[in-house]
Formats: sequence, C-alpha cells, structure tokens
Amino acid sequence: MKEAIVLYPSPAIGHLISMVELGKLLLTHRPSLSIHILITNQAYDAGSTTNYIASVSDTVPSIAFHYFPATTLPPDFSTTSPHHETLALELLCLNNPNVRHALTSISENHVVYGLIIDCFCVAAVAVARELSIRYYYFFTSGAGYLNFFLYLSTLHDKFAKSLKDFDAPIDVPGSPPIPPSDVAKPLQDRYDEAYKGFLDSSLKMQTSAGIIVNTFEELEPRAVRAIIDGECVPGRPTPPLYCIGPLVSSRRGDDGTSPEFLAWLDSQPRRSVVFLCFGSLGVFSGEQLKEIAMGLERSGQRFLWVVRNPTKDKNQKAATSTMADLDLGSLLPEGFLERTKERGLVVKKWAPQVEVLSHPSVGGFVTHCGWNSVLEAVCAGVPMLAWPLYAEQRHNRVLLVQEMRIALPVDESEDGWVSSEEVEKRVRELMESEEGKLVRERVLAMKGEAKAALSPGASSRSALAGLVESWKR
Ligand SMILES: O=c1ccn([C@@H]2O[C@H](COP(=O)(O)OP(=O)(O)O[C@H]3O[C@H](CO)[C@@H](O)[C@H](O)[C@H]3O)[C@@H](O)[C@H]2O)c(=O)[nH]1
Repeated sequence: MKEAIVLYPSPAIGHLISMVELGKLLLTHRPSLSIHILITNQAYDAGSTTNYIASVSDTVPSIAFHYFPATTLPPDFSTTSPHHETLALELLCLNNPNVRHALTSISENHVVYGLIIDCFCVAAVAVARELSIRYYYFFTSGAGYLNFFLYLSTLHDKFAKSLKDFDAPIDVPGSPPIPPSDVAKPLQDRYDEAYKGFLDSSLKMQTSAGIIVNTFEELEPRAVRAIIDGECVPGRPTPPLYCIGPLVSSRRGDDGTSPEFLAWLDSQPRRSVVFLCFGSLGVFSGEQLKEIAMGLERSGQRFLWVVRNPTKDKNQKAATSTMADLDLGSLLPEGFLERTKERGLVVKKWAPQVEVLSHPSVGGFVTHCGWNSVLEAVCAGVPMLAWPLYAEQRHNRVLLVQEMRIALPVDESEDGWVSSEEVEKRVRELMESEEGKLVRERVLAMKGEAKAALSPGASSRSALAGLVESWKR
C-alpha cells in the first residue's frame, strides 16, 4: 500500500498556501509519498484560493485535493463573540463527518502516517483519535508566537483574569514581555468563544505527535530553545518541534499585474523603493488611506503601494467581502498621483509580493506583519516597518522589533489610527537613518541564515528528515 500524509489546512489563503507548500516540501524529501489535502469552504471571505490550488493540481500530481461539500452554519447559530475566528472554528467543527469520511476512504488504499492540522482545525483531533491516526500540528506563524500559544493554558490556569485585564506586560518563556493590548484580540478575553476554541487547540497541540513550524532556528533561537527545553508546557512533556522553514511560495499568475508595473521597478535606483502591502486581507478606512498618502508624499521616498477599497468602518482591519472596482483618483488626496508620479506607483488590490520584494530596487517593506510576509522579506533581505492590523500581527511586531530586530515599529493610537507625520517619520527612518541601516544589516544576515538553514544537512533540512523519520516509529 502507498504511504500517505493527510494535510488539513484552515481555508484562509494565508494558512492554506503555507500548508500546501509543506506538502510540496514533504514530497521533495520523500517523492514516493502521496499527499492528500482536505479543503473546506470558508466561513467568510478570507481570500480566493481557487487559482492557486488549480496551479498546484496542474503541476504536482502527487498532491490530491479532497473538496468537502459546502457546509454552512445553522440559521439559528448565534454567538456573543465579536471575532470572525469563532465562525471559522465552528464551521471546521461541523466538517468532522467529512474529515472522518475522507480519512476512512484514504486509509482503504494507503497507510496513513499522520494527519497534519492547522491550529484552527482542532475539532479534527477527535476524529484522528477515533481512527487511531497520529496527528501533528502545522503552525503557520513563527516560533515566538507558538511559545505564547503553547503557554496559553499555563496562563489560563495561573491567573483568574482575562489577558486584556493584565496591568503589566505578560511574561512568556523565550520571548520579550507582551503588552496585553498586543495579544491577538480573540485571545484577550477568557470568556470569548474564540478564546475557548484556541485554548482547546493549545491543549490538543500539547498532546500531538509533533509541532511543525514555518520558521528556522537561527531566526528565533531563544523562542525555539524555550519550547525544546519544555518551558512553554511546564510540568508536562512537550511534543517534538520541527522548524522546517522558511517555506515561501513563489506563486505567479494569480495577480493580474501588468508588465509595466515591474518595468517601473526596473527603472528605479537600487534599494530606493519602499513597498507597502498589507497581506491578503488588510484594509484601511478612506481617511487612513489619505493619511498614508500624505505621509508618503512628505517623506520624499520612492514608493510602490498596494491599495484596496477602503472600509466604511474605521475599526475594520480585514476585508471580509469581495471588493468593487477602485477609483484611486477620488480615494487619494487631490493631485497626489500627479505630484508623485515621478517617484511613486499605486497598484490596485494585489501585487506579486515575492517577486517585488526580491527586486533589487526595493529597499524597504511596510507590512502588516503576517508571518508569510515576514518570511518573504527575510528571504529577500528587505528591512521592514511593522504596521500590524489584526490576528497575531501586533504580537509579531513586538517580536520583529525587540527580539529579531529586523523591523522598526509604526506607532498607532489606541483605535489603530496612524498619522501622516508618523508615516513620514518612520518611512524616512527605515530608508535613511542609522537605525534603518542596522535593521537592514540584520535582515541581510538573516537572509544568509535562511539560505543556509535550507541547505542539505542544515537545521531546517535535518528537522524535515527528523519529521519523516518519526512516521516510522
Ligand atoms: O498584494 C498582495 C498581497 C498578499 N500577497 C501574498 O499573500 C500572502 C499573505 O500572507 P501573510 O503575510 O501571512 O498575511 P495574511 O494572508 O494576512 O495571513 C494570515 O495568516 C498568517 C499565517 O498564519 C498570519 O501570520 C496572519 O496574521 C494572518 O492574517 C503572502 O504570501 C504575500 O506574498 C501578495 O502576493 N500580494
């Protein structure tokens, strides 16, 4: 019988792509494997994955995608949680019969070595246990955030209050202290449904057969050490940790970008352009877009800026619906496009980020701190300005600025507003100051370390070999 591994990603694009890349990586190490990826529909629009999946299906025949029938939350479903993550956790829970069916039918022709799940897919642990299939976690963010995720149950038991009510930064093994306001919103309130779901996921992670994480040891040595030394799960054994990254997808052809856009970059001086891009879902209000434009204009720097349709709600940070066409002229300050046309370019909705970051003209990256973006910047050796919007991104900013020292921070007001003065100051700092230079040197060093980690016999390749080896035991 053929050997198989089943991957169960969360359907949001930022999670799905790195899980699929993990599947491809496993195949490079063990080409005889058959990889099965379970695909559910999304609880809300978290980025279209259709083109990406189609391109993988066309090019990697050893990966089979299993599409589940569309599942919807019952009409009487109600939750007091304000976080959309609750809907995702709930919908994935309803998919358990589909998971059971898929695993049973794959097992008819394969020896299933393991089920690798995303932290959202915790409900499937019950099915894996029922069918006596080992389960692993694949953590799509970094080791620094994993520390916190693993340590959550200890914090929960140790303190009777919600994290948002802590009056001092929270101590986490192997990490700088995390201010309560920088904790991911769904984890701030212990009575929230999303918190309960992730706490359950954290506990199930602790009893998994292993935790695979998309990072490399040299980027986050202190965090990795704390996990391996058992500090994040005190009093109990910690599962084996496999740092197999950086996994970066160089997908193309799903962005509709015109060639003139890259030609523009070709015509710019080396390392002179600041690239602004806020992940697959990041959005701003119309006022904030204007403020960014004013800051960029005053900074005098060259820029390439990916702009999405604004939200009406000033506090909404992630797009959850399809966007209509954009009229940049009316969105941005009057005359902005004309005045900056010699040194700036605004792109609508999407740019091929991996390609842009690796272009020699790009010298800085303003990012929402999504982990894939961080790794892509590291691999390209581009220093960052950290401007978090949602999910675990504020937590990532603390790690990027204080621990890894590969980014400078953007400071916002309590409600997330960033002034044009702050944009101007930080963009200049990144591109011109001594601090910016230090961050650039550090990220360039990490670029070298990332490459080295992926070379035969080095840390990430040994971790991958160790993971595959563990299936035989
Ligand atoms: O115009 C764009 C916008 C995005 N991307 C790509 O889209 C991906 C975005 O991934 P990421 O930076 O991780 O952001 P999100 O899609 O927002 O990722 C979600 O998943 C990540 C991994 O768990 C988390 O770290 C984030 O906080 C969470 O929002 C990257 O590969 C980018 O290259 C583009 O190529 N062009």
